[in-house]
Amino acid sequence: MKKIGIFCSASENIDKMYFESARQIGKWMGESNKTLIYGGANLGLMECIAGAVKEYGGTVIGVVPSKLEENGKVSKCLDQMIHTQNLSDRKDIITEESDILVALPGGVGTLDEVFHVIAAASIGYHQKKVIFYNDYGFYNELLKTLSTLEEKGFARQPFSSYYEVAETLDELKEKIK
Ligand SMILES: Nc1ncnc2c1ncn2[C@@H]1O[C@H](COP(=O)(O)O)[C@@H](O)[C@H]1O
Repeated sequence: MKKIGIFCSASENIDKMYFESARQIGKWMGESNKTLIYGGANLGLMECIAGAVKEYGGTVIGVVPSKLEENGKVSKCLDQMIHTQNLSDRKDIITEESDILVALPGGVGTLDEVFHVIAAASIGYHQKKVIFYNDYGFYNELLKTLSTLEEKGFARQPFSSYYEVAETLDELKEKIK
């Protein structure tokens, strides 16, 4: 798969180990000539992975809501910018433009994006999967909660239809290819 949608933290106040992991993923994407589709902000892990993709020869597409532009938070790493009105159409466009979606560690913005994609898949809008990159066990508790929902019958299909988990960069590479 070539076009990888990435959801990840816009925060600078997180442990540097997460930045190192984001950089490694971006380096691999650049070296393998992948295209990054993401929210286009110059913040946190978002800027880190975009910088690495660009540095190592990949393409960077930012899907940027007008509010982000007004606030001057647009990354200088973008090869292409897609303008959106708001966060909702940004999520739809990132989903449409990507072959697969990956969730790196993030906060409510990342979770909002992940659940938007999974919820849309669950009612048949698309068949794209999310991969949780479970760096340092970041998503363990969320994954446990999702398993509980499934066990109790709150999933229409097995959740494995909608998401997978990569524990390491090698596993992530294998799932994306
Ligand atoms: N204010 C924001 N700036 C950039 N990106 C944002 C913002 N709010 C949501 N996003 C999207 O969600 C995640 C980052 O949010 P976190 O709460 O830090 O996880 C990112 O994928 C953006 O596309």
